[in-house]
Amino acid sequence: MEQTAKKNKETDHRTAGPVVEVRDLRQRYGDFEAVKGISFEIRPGELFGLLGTNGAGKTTTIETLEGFRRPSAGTVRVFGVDPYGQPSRIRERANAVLQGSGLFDDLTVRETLDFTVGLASRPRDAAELLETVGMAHKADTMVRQLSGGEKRRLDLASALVTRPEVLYLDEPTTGMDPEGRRDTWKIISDLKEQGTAILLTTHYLDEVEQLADRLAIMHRGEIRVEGTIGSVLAEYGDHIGFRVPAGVRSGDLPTLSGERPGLETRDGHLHVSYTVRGEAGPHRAYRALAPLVEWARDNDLELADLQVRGVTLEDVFLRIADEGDE
Ligand SMILES: Nc1ncnc2c1ncn2[C@@H]1O[C@H](COP(=O)(O)OP(=O)(O)OP(=O)(O)O)[C@@H](O)[C@H]1O
Repeated sequence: MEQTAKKNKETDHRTAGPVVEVRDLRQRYGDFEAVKGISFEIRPGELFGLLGTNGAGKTTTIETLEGFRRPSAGTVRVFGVDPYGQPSRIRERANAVLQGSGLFDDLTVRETLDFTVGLASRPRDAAELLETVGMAHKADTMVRQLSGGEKRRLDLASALVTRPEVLYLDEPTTGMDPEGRRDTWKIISDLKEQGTAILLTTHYLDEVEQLADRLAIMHRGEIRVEGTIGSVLAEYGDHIGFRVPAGVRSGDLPTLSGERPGLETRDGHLHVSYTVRGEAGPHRAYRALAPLVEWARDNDLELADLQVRGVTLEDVFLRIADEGDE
């Protein structure tokens, strides 16, 4: 019963209109265009993962959403408000954990949160927040004595003080140990469940696989691919490969799921490789394999070095990074 109510609540969030809207955003630094016309939106309770190569324009995008930069072109709206033009209207509703914390070295952890609490109109309880991010035992430690991962936890706690409905997380788990990352993922999942719209940038692909409802991969200022993880993987395709048996000509090779084979010579042998597209799922490549096995059996051929591999987010990322300026 409680589960159903929770599920309904999540569905309610997602069907609400977007709270973050980015349309054809361009951002220049002098003559250099760092962001080249990107668009996306985020709804309440949704986590949008923004991935990208170094220098792709992710931080520039977040800083624009935060209202630190005026768009060179295009529009950015948060709750329908221009964050650069009217920052005070959304200051408490949209918050960020940015790279390079704005923490004061000479305050203790508790003093840091108390300071932020003092500025908020409807603050969360500081002690409870420290508990949430697993930093209660460090309450009296000076910020300058914290490790990198502990600073990230305190950054996150500070960002949550104003009960933001939109949260920008720029590499929030960098420097955290595996347990710290898991704890942070749990906090982020709970925030999503409560209806917070989240933009997450990270270089950890497993983080996106764990948390993101939708993702985009940026390269050199452009979004090269966007969608749910399932749709992105479906677009890129799984791999089936084997060594071409002696006496078989390329024209004799079968099509698999409508795909023609690619050929390459490796270690002195001709290898064939298929990219299987269509609906993603753990069995996609294996479904495509059945006619291949039948073909080999009918022709009494051995499929030496047979490889069947599902595409991963890392494959997609690397392929985009290799695309260069295409
Ligand atoms: N203040 C600035 N002046 C000039 N160029 C800048 C400035 N800030 C960023 N850039 C350039 O803009 C591009 C985008 O930078 P940005 O920091 O947005 O990338 P990113 O995707 O966050 O990268 P990373 O993953 O390495 O953190 C980079 O080529 C960077 O060198």
